[in-house]
Amino acid sequence: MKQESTAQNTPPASPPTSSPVQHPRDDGDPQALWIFGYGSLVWRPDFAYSDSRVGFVRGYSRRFWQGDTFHRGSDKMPGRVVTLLEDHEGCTWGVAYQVQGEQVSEALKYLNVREAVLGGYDTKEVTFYPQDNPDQPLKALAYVATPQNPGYLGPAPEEAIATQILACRGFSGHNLEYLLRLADFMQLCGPQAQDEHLAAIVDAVGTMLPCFCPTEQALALV
Ligand SMILES: N[C@@H](CCC(=O)N[C@@H](CS)C(=O)NCC(=O)O)C(=O)O
Repeated sequence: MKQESTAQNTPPASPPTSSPVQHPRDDGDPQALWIFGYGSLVWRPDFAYSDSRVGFVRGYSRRFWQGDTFHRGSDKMPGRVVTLLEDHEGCTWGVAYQVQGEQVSEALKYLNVREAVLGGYDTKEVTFYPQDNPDQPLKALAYVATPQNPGYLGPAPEEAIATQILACRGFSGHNLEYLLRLADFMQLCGPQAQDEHLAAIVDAVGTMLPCFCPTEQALALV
């Protein structure tokens, strides 16, 4: 689906991305770059893009194993956001955004601050499979938080992750909003898009929320 988008647009049903020299090239348009989002980027890209597409990457699983002391947490109470874990049998759903021309440098400049400087993420080339056309995969750039970055928290029981998410907020909002918006996106992807780790954390939050605070306060969290 072709559309000129501004930074405020939420991701439409479907798009892809482009690259400068050091980034994966879009074979169709060497000046274009595909950027794959699988966390907050699926519902808040906040950069201008030309097209977007829902789909998945193989060989990775999504995990709430990255700490966040800016967007969804603080130095005293780091929130938890997602990264990609190499997993031979893994499959992670998200949105790929196509940036072209001047959009490329603008998007990379913006994401370098949001993801790398503030979030501790590195860039990685992945192969993206559009939901509507999985036989024609695309090279895309993804932002991945590796265990070597200082904010990395690593594995924890889903109940502990849920407790941390319920307790944290940062400059971009409550950590619970981050979790629930990602869960909403996965619902929209349909039954073929499963994420057991995400679902277990959402279930744990649902169990704890009534104890954590009364309903009206819970609704005020997000
Ligand atoms: N790189 C992943 C995760 C991105 C992510 O969630 N990054 C955090 C940085 S710690 C962010 O941008 N948060 C903005 C927000 O929470 O609204 C993606 O492609 O979506």
